[in-house]
Amino acid sequence: MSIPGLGLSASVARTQLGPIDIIETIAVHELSRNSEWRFEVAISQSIELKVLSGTAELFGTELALNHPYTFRGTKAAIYSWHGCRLEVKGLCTEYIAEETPMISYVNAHFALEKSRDDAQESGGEGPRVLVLGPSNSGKTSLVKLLTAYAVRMGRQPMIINTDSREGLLSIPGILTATPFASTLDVEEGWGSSPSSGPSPVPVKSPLCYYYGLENPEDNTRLWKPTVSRLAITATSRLVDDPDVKFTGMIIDTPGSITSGKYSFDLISHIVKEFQVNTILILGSERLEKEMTRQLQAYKTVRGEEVTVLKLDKSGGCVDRDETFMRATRDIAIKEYFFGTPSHTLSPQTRQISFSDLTIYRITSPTTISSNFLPGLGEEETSFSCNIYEKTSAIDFGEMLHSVLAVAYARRGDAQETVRDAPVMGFVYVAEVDARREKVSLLAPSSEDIGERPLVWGCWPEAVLNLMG
Ligand SMILES: Nc1ncnc2c1ncn2[C@@H]1O[C@H](COP(=O)(O)OP(=O)(O)OP(=O)(O)O)[C@@H](O)[C@H]1O
Repeated sequence: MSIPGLGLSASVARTQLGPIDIIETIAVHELSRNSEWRFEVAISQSIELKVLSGTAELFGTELALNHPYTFRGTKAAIYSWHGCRLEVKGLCTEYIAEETPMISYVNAHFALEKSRDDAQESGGEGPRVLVLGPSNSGKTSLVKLLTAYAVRMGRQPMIINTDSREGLLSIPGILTATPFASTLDVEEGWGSSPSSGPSPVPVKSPLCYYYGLENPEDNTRLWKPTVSRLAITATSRLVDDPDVKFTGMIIDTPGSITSGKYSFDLISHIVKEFQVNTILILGSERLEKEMTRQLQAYKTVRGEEVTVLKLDKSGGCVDRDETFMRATRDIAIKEYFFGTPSHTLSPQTRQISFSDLTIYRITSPTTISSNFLPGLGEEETSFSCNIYEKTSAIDFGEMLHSVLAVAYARRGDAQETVRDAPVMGFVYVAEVDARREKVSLLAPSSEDIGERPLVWGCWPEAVLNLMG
């Protein structure tokens, strides 16, 4: 887990992660070619896995032989193209599956490689791929796999996360754009960012923008400009870096945008802002037909048509219930401030007067334009009301145990400037003293944040006392 940081350095401190049960049972599994070992490890448990022989990969990232990998609170699969032997220490739910959609996924990868080669030859841009599908259809797993395969070919894909429910190299609530030049960390999911300190896998630097709500539909007036800002930043990075430009982008999305009354408006916004030319749809024929129909007359600004391709959902995809997701979010937040068991951090708490802080609260109900297509170019009109509500001392009690984003902006900046500013890091409201009008903020470094505006959303939700 990792995040944008406040320039913190690694050092020794306590961690507050919950206890882990390590149960010493050892099993050896033989995987035949083109099969996968699917496993689920509970949040409170951990397993250690080694590849004893053969070749094995986790969502496209190859595992080293005889290296112990630790998984906790994980639902995933180890796939083998040529067969392998796995040693597993600890307890998990597991089975081996012979039927997987891996051949179609790798074919999708080679089709993207072909467009990347063409881009390199012509000096153009690589494919801009949007991954769509209902919740838990395997979108993020497919994005990881395509990223890992691209990196293994020496490419540098720009990975975009528009799903604030789950962070990508960040705590939830953030939309990110990250160029990937090095291998993914199979234990951490995506890998680590600079704030995570020393790491066996090179760190990645996500560009982060705060949305602060769970679903795009919660406030489309904020989500859409945040996506637009992300697209501008990602596109300009593409222009600056030929390796990223030839490789292109892969965009992960929240499952909720494939249904509901705002669905096509939100999808069309991403298509337009990122100039998407390829859409991969997981497991929904209805969505494939609908997108093909809606986009048949549409062309990107470069005159490209959009290719819509349906891929099968893996039978291994599992639904993650709210308790599991909540626990995952809490761990992400704890790790942001305190580090992991193998790499602890030293966060600092500072008491600051209310009057020395500018805190904006995310409010505003959703409003949305009604058109999807042919109005891909259709925009919402400008808004007269505020983007945020300025917080006063009477709201501070409610803020206890919330996580606030620190914007790369100045206190006097206009709300649009704050909204469009990248996120510098996060602080946690450890204590509120209403009588003395002071608040204690936990931050991963001692950097002065008094000059920066803070933004208070409701996602991720307030966590239980981190300091207890
Ligand atoms: N082949 C597989 N075997 C076992 N588990 C898998 C497999 N593919 C995906 N999973 C797991 O299923 C869960 C859902 O997959 P994933 O997160 O990729 O779906 P998603 O569509 O991105 O979900 P969401 O809509 O919530 O963002 C994850 O825990 C993932 O690790």
